[in-house]
Amino acid sequence: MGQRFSLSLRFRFFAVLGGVLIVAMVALAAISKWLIFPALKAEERTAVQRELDRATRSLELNQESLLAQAQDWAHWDDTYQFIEGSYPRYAEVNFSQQMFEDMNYHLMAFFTLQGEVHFLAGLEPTTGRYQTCTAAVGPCAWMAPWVDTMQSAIATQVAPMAMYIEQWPALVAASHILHTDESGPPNGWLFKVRALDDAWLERMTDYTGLSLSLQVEPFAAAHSTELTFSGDQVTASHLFAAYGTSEAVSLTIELNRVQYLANLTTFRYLLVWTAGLMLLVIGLVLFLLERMVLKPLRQLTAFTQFAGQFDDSEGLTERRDEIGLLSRAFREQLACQHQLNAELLRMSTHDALTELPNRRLFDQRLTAAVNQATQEVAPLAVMMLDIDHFKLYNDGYGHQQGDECLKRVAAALQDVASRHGFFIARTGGEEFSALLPGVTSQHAKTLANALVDAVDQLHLRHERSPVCEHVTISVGIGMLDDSEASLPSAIMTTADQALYLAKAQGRHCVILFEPSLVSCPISKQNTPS
Ligand SMILES: Nc1nc2c(ncn2[C@@H]2O[C@H](COP(=O)(O)OP(=O)(O)OP(=O)(O)O)[C@@H](O)[C@H]2O)c(=O)[nH]1
Repeated sequence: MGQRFSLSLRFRFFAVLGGVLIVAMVALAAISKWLIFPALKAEERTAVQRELDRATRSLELNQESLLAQAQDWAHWDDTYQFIEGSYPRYAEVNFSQQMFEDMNYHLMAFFTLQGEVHFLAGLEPTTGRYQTCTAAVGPCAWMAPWVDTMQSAIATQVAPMAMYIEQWPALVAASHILHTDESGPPNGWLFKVRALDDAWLERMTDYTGLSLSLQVEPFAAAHSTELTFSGDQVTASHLFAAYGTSEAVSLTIELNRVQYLANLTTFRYLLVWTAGLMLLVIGLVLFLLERMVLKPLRQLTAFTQFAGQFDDSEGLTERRDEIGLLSRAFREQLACQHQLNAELLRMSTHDALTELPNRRLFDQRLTAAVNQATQEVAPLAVMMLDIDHFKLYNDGYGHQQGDECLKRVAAALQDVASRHGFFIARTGGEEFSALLPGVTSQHAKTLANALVDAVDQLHLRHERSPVCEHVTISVGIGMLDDSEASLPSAIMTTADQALYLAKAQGRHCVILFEPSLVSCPISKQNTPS
């Protein structure tokens, strides 16, 4: 049973389907892992990089704006005169705490072309108080590190825009001092410093809408941009190299990963739904397959296996699909086979010329009848009939006419047998045998004479017959009681002997076997040929 199932179409289909399902699931997992998830991550990286670029660009714009303001101040006749010493009230007129706070300056430094300090003004970082000096000493001592860096820049190379790190990180813009029409010669340097402090960060946060922070850390050009993902947060930072130091300012933005996590959730939902839908569809297909194909196929298989007892209670042959077609074809084939079998059976048990049962069937019936008669201790008669001088008939009228004669005689004999309910067969060329269970010898004689009469009644001309001018038959009767052994062959022998005597006694007669008759003399003329 197990082996039959493992070879069945159903098993193979389920096995293949299971395999396909597993491959599909693995493919789905692989696509998710190596295509979808990386694509989602790449999209998130791009979005984060875009935000970082926006923050970086804001800082650079701020720096450019500081440079523009520095140049605006430096290219001005008043400033030119101030550095020449011909405008002593310059600072008093132009500088104030309010101006520094409004413009967001922390330090303005004026230098001669040789780098000597001319004037310093700024907001002291711890107290926020406005101070002016001509040297970075006393209340302006906090400016000293800045002044040193600026002086070393003047001595080497001044960067118009730069990031400085002293007490705190700051944007620095520097410009030559020129006339208002930007004519020279240059008369000194102006440096403006804007601290990147909490207030600046607050303003940038308002401006960009991003959560920003700044840290000072060692500069590593190879990693100037860095993205770090953790949980539902992502941080991205960009390093700005500081002037004259190996340190850098890292501008960092912090973003939540709402979009990415939402995309991820949506994709996972899609994945689960796709897998679920796939299973549902496969389940449905299997259900329909079972109902529409596999079950009818099983019924058809049962039908073909037990075709002999098939009853179409499932209505297979009524179906209008391929199963119905197959069932009808099979049913027709089966009917044809039954017909052929019946024909074969008939051919094997009946004589083709006369259509009477043949010797094979007669022998089967005889054996059964002898057994039954022996068991029931009932009488049983058998007859052997033979057409008289049939050779002469053939010689006179031809073999074909002989066949016709045989058919007419057989039909007449069968007619009598049917009427009296006994069995008759053609057991030889022109020889017939009859089987009469439960018939006594007297009754058998009567029936034998009826057979002789029936043939006489045909009036088939037989001019060459020395017996009669028409076809006649002789009959020998044997009784089971008279046979030496209760065997089919024994009773037939008695009938045969009786027939022999009938022929010997002139033919066209009926002889009932009696043991005493066996020793009777027989005339030469009537000896059977
Ligand atoms: N036409 C035809 N003749 C057959 C058939 N079967 C046997 N015969 C012929 O029947 C004849 C039987 O001849 P015999 O056995 O000599 O017997 P008989 O001529 O009938 O003589 P008795 O039996 O002694 O009266 C033979 O000539 C066979 O050829 C058959 O199917 N058709």
